[in-house]
Amino acid sequence: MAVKGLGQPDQKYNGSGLKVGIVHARWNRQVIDALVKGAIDKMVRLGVKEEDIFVETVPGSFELPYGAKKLSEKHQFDVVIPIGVLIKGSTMHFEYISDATTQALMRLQDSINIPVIFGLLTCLTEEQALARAGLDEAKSMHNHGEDWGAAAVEMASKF
Ligand SMILES: Nc1c(NC[C@H](O)[C@H](O)[C@H](O)CO)[nH]c(=O)[nH]c1=O
Ligand SMILES: CC(=O)[C@@H](O)COP(=O)(O)O
Repeated sequence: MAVKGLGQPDQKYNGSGLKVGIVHARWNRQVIDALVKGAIDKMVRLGVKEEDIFVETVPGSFELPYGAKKLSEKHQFDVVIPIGVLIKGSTMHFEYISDATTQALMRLQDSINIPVIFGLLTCLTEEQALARAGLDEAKSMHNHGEDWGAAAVEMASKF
């Protein structure tokens, strides 16, 4: 049995009536699209209505904190899921964006006072990114977007 993973929630949460914002980057689009779909499908299975899920895009992951902030100021979301895929290149670009974006998303929860789900993959290779979106040939891992959808419904319902 796998040790890693979300684990069973304390109860089955019902997402009906929740309003969810998804803001996703457009870099590494193939992986992003699968993650966004995974998150939406999971939330719909947990009762969230598709019309209550609002999706917006930003250019890259660095833009996620500002995009999520502005969007959540415009709409009455119960939870927001920023989704981005950072893949290490040959410079320090990856390290700076990974750290800055993570810190900003963490702080964002305090300023907008709704849960912000951490939908950011920080991968050293393309293969790692594909696997975490359930897209590698071996299907070695599940689509992490599903975890983010489940976390969103739980966090928005529980608190
Ligand atoms: N290299 C990746 C980026 N880089 C772009 C930045 O996030 C940003 O959009 C740009 O510097 C303009 O401010 N973004 C990703 O989401 N993923 C990457 O792998
Ligand atoms: C978007 C950039 O600035 C780019 O040159 C970063 O390069 P790398 O992804 O190889 O680190």
